[in-house]
Amino acid sequence: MAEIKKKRAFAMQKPRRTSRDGDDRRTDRQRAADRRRHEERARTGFKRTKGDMTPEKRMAPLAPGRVRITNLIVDELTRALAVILKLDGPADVLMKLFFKSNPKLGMRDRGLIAEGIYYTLRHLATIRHAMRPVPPVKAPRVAALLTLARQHGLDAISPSAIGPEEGPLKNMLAVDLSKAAPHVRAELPQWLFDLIDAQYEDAEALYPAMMEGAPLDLRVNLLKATREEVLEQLSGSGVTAFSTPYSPDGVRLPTKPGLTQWPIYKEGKVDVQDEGSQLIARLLAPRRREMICDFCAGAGGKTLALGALMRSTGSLYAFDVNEKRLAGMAPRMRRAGLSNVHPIAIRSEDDQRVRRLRGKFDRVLVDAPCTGSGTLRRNPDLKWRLSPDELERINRIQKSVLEHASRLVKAGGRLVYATCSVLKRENQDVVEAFLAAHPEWKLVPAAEVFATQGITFDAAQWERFGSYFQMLPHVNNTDGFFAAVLERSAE
Ligand SMILES: C[S@@+](CC[C@H](N)C(=O)[O-])C[C@H]1O[C@@H](n2cnc3c(N)ncnc32)[C@H](O)[C@@H]1O
Repeated sequence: MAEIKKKRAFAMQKPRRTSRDGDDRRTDRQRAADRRRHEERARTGFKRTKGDMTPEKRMAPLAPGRVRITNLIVDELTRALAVILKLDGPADVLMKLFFKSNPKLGMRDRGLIAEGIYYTLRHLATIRHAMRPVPPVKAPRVAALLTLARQHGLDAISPSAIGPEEGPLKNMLAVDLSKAAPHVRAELPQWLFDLIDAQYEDAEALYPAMMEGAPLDLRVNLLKATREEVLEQLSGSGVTAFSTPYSPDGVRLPTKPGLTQWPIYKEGKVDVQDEGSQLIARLLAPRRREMICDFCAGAGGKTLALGALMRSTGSLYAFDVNEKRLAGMAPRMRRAGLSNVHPIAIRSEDDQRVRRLRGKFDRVLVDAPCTGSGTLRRNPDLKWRLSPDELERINRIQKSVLEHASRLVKAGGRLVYATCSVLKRENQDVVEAFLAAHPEWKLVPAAEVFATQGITFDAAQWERFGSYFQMLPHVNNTDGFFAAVLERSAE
């Protein structure tokens, strides 16, 4: 219902057409030519054709000073922000709806608008501060102009788009942000800032890293390709890519081309997965022919990685309470060539089907629902949509899921508890409370597990980990991830 309302929100405000909106006036012949070009691109992946740009070049940030911000961009960014700044739904979903409602926008304009939306969400605290007393959601055009001026300079914006806002905009750009409160400078709500600040000695480095854009990480599906083959194929298509520093199956792309059209993606040789997430599958270290359970499988990101490590042997149960999300796994499994996965929708962590499998599994992964505070680079809206109450609620679920999932593990078996949160309260605190209540479980140092797989980190990283595993945006250029390896005693 909420989604339908949002669709309408975008549909009701038709984009204002300007003389620069060239796509609108395409003839049938031009349309057919465009369609052929798209089909050709889909067929050949991203092979370079004469006059065509590599996806990398297309998506590369525009050189400063070369960007012209047209009336259309200001209008459309305003339209998008008017809905997204209500913060009543995930920004990525709203953005998709927005661009769907706007099929005629050119690639370049889309890129600029998307960057504008992300910038606004990442820097909403200082934008609010500069716009005081007017909240940005009440003046989305001013928020859009301030964003674009901060990104590209006031001179880059068409004077007719700025109109009477020039004076106020200049004042807002002149606000001395170094005098703003620390949580405003960190672009965080006060409560989240307080938690992070109390936890990290190097929090000052973490804040800006959480505001950066994230690279695109791929996991090579070892059932279908090697990392070297994938790197070679990408390089042959003119795409820069390199091996991830820690994950043996990872490939990193500095830019984000339209991956789903690539043959290597369609053939299931790669999937999108942040390096930290790949390493969590490695921490579970599933072996061939074992009974493995991915308790919070979602759409199967980690399930697929686990299945590949098991070489599609044994049994891999994938549970989730979200049936719709779980259903998204089937096509991914087929593409990846996995036949050992059993997706099962459960009602709760205490479902009958869960109870029946008590003590049956060699290894269980609990990729727990969490605040996602480690993924703010990709989901900057999360920090504004979370609250201390929501953290409390999630915390209760995490403890209960860990408790119930642990019962599935056989004597001597292992469980990995993981989150994509940077908050101790969702991570170490949950594990420590569990261990205190369950003397039959012990913590296995993550370093030991990685060492058996030839995965190494430098001494400073080991020191930071302690017995746990933690990836952080400012240290590893990945999302924030946490994991603990737990082992049940043999009797
Ligand atoms: C962090 S996401 C999982 C992401 C997934 N493992 C991946 O790698 O793509 C957490 C998942 O936990 C699920 N979840 C929430 N409560 C649960 C519960 N009580 N039992 C099982 N799964 C639950 C959510 O539906 C969500 O899909």
